[in-house]
Amino acid sequence: EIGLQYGADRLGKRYDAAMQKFRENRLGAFIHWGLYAIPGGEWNGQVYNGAAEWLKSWAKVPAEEWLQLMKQWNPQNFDAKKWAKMAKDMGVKYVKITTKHHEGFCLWPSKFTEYTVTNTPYKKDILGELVKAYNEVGIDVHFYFSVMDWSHPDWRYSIKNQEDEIAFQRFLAFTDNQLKELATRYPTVKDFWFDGTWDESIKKNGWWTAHAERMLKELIPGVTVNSRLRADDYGKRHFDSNGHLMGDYESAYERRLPDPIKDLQVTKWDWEACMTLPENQWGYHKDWSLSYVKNPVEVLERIVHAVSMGGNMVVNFGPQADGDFRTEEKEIAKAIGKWMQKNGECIYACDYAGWEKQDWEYYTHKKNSVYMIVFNRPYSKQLTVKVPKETQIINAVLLNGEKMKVTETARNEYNVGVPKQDFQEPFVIKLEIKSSKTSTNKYQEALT
Ligand SMILES: COc1ccc([C@@H]2N[C@@H](C)[C@@H](O)[C@H]2O)cc1
Repeated sequence: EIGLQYGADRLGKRYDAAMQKFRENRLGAFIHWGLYAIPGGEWNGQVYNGAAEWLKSWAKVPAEEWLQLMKQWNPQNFDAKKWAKMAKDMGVKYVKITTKHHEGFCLWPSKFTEYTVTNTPYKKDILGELVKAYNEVGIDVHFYFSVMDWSHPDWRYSIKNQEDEIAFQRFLAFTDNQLKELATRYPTVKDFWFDGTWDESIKKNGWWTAHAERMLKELIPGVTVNSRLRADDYGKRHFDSNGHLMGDYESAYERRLPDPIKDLQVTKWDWEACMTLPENQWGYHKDWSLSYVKNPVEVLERIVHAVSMGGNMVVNFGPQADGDFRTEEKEIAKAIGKWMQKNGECIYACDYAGWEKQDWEYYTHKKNSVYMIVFNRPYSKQLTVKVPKETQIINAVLLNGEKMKVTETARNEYNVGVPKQDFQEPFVIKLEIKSSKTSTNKYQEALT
């Protein structure tokens, strides 16, 4: 291994209570809310089909012009308690909120910039209201924070000369001030999810990313930090130059997931994926007909896929400028919540089962139960289950208690019957298992 000053601070998973809670939460929601919700993807009469929170970039709007949108920021229908109820009813255990996206507009009254809610017609501390409302219903709050800040004159994409260097060090000091402000104003925050850290300027300042992680962990013992913040001494991101994961969980899976057969390495560390409902919209976009919008079962499939490989999933919502949510998002949240109400035990505090994935889809594991979450009902009416050596299935029940038939079909192989009723939605079978040393030699391997 090579010597690193700014590489991984810890090897292997964290097992303290705060990280256990992060891991057992499993299902989260993302909130992307900022000035970009006002134009909703349209600028000077042109609708851009790129991500709405990047409209400033697509329409090449200068920062001072873009930030004029603050004059219109007045979400009269914003009600933090309603947002908290929507999240509770959806069954999420945590919510990640954009404190500041790339545009530089802060949802909290930061003292270090004029571009905050204070200087809008709305005036009030939106972030503070949300932290209080979510925490009151037992939902953890995580902060999304974009290091890249298009509103700040000292932001640099690269460091070309001494002037850039001096400006960028001022920028990092400004960023430290904002992070300290967030950590001290909202001490119940459980996680910082950094974004906007892919540019040369940050990769050249790996020291700062290590400092930011260490500073937050001093200010809030137990707080978690994502790998996307981190660059090491040589600018290597997420995993340091010795291949060790930096931060507390890998955060590279954005709008994509590891392959359940080929990417099993991810089961060795903690990771969290995040996803959009349209193909690629995080902030509010007025026209969702421009891309495919996932239906509730497609969202559930991604949630279960992540948990089946030992990861968390965060489903994104982009609230409207008025502070309410679009109907499509409310309906998806409700549908997910309905399913989670009945089946959540196969998600919360569950982990990778280590069994070979089958076509009917995913396993999750908790204590001495393995859950089968069936998305694809086979015409054979039999669910193939291949168990690890010396593992026996004691019984199989639907979560409503209905016993399912289990037939041993070969060495370490079983058929589990499908329920008579077609629920028209993914269903869960809970397997009780035990390890058995005595493997019967009933089955003859073919000699070939
Ligand atoms: C250059 O590609 C991207 C794509 C998405 C992002 C941001 N990460 C997501 C979590 C959203 O915040 C999106 O704006 C940044 C750069």
